Amino acid sequence: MRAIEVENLRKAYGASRVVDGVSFDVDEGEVFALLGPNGAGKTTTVEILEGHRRADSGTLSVLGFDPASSPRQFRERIGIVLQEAGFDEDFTVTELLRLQRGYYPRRLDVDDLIAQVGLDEKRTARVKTLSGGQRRRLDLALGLVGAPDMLFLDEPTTGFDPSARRHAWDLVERLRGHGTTVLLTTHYLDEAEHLADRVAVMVAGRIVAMGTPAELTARQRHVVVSFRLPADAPLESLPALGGTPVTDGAAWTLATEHPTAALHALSGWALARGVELPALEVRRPSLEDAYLELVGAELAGEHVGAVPPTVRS
Ligand SMILES: Nc1ncnc2c1ncn2[C@@H]1O[C@H](COP(=O)(O)OP(=O)(O)OP(=O)(O)O)[C@@H](O)[C@H]1O
Repeated sequence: MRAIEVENLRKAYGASRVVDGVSFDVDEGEVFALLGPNGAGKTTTVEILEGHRRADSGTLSVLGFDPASSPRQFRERIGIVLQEAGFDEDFTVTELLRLQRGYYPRRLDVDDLIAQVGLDEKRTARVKTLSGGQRRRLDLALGLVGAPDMLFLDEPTTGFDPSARRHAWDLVERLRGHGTTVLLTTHYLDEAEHLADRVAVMVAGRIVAMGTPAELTARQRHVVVSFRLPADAPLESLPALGGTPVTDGAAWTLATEHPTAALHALSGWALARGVELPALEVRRPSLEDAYLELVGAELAGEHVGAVPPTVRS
């Protein structure tokens, strides 16, 4: 059964079409990620699905309900982790979770939950004394305390340290194991690649690509060759590599459909000069590479759309 069905959703603010004909489905138990640059319309879409905003037009169903009518039975079955949750900061972690738990008929054990999100040491700490990352962990626990069937995670791990992020990922994977449906927005492409069964890429209010992370990366015909240059070897001294390397400041990266020739030219050049190429690497494109190409082309007006939105029966 489908947990979410969205058809031709539209929302405008004045002349600005923020959500511009969005359609997608999410199966029960699926982890679905909405990706896209700042201002693409992800949060607006999610807030419509949560029942916090009204669409101008389109049809939608979440767990079989129309979120706009937002009946109590609907609200009891969803959990929401917002980017900026507003709550009374004088409560302790345990108090706030107990309070939130009281709103739901199905409830998780507060002590277990605190342990799962790694806030053991902060059980009795007032919320206002938590660090940014600890607050986000509390937000996650608040979204989960009502044992939701459908969890909305809006940038859930922003501000997490690397090990906290891994713990949050484990938690989401356990939820999936229990059949919880998760709608995730994130700017961390590795997070989407790790967690999501399918992703949709939104640009300027429209979904421009949708599929599994593997489907989105498979359309990339090139592979990525990356390396660092020795300090005394300028880029101009490199031979032709069959493409123009780009840099992030430290490493150079070349997207090429002919990695063998590029590597041959590169290593021949290094051997002839007697220099080492630190961090030389050849890899398949990641979801991030596919995303950057897709979004870059869309924003440049090329509308590649080579991966059409998946149509599923
Ligand atoms: N209440 C509002 N009134 C007018 N414009 C709004 C309102 N809410 C959002 N917008 C605009 O709608 C657009 C989409 O915003 P939205 O928050 O959905 O984007 P997003 O994809 O979630 O971005 P981010 O990645 O930065 O969170 C933005 O240009 C934003 O300024």
